[in-house]
Amino acid sequence: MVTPTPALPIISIAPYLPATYADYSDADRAAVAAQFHAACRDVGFLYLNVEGFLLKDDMDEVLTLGTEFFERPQEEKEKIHIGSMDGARGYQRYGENITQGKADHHEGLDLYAANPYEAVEAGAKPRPLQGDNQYPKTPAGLQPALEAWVDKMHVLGEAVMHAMALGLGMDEAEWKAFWKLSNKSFWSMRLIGYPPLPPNADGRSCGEHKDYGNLTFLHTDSTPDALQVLSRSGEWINANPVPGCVVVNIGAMWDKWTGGMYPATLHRVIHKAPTYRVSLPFFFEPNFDSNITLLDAAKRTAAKEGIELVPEPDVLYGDYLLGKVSGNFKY
Ligand SMILES: O=C(O)CCC(=O)C(=O)O
Ligand SMILES: [Fe+2]
Repeated sequence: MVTPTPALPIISIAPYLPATYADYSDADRAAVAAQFHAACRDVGFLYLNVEGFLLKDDMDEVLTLGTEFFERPQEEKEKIHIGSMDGARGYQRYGENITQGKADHHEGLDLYAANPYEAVEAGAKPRPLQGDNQYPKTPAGLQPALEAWVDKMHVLGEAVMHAMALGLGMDEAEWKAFWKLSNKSFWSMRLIGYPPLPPNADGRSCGEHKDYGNLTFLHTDSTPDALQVLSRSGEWINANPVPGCVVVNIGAMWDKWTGGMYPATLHRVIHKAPTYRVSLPFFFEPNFDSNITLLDAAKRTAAKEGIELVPEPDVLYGDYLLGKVSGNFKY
């Protein structure tokens, strides 16, 4: 059973954004931090109201240009295939991405932060992620629109991380130290195109999964009844698009930082409507070399709220990422 109405909280991030920070008081920020704490602890998904920060025209344009790219001839898209780079950066054809052993019914363009390794030597085979992003040449406006989006998402990333840190009970000094773990975020971004899921398809439009890193900011077109999130009570809930908002979900690193107090939530896409759906998830992640370990603030808050934490072994984010995505590195 899928619950039709989104039962997800809506939180306004304006009090934490640089351009509007001074318009709000510390009490306003504390109220927003408390909303984040409740949403992350109890739901794992939320709508972030970004009105005034992301303009509707820009939000529409990046998806329109993305749709135009997916409409280009297949051989043109293949010119920037991930196999011609490092097996990670570039175009993935329909059905190529695998989740839980089954092909996802989408095509996509994958982008990452700059190569975290030394440059590839001439003639050598690149390591996974040891390459440069491959942008489509047509439509010409797509690359600048995606690059502008990445810049905006970094601003949003710092604002949301700040609000979450305070919500978890950090003071400003602790937040400053904590931010150093994500201040050179090894971000990634995926432009995804979903044709309608064939009626007898094996697998989903995008199989159920948790995201790897800190946070995901998901921007989609207006198609309803596609993205579903698993509620804590075990029901799939439709997370339909809300104008002026992006969907935020918690990734595996916040789960680890909080010993499971902020669990990464399962989600999936089942897109059956007869339209072509486009989405643009941006993954705001820790730095490639950050060590992820249970936070003191999580221990304090858990003790105060009577929550039992389940600490996990420390992990270097880059190692974790490579382990998770290695299934895609087959070139
Ligand atoms: O397309 C969507 O709505 C979600 C995609 C997603 O969950 C992902 O790429 O991690
Ligand atoms: Fe996801």
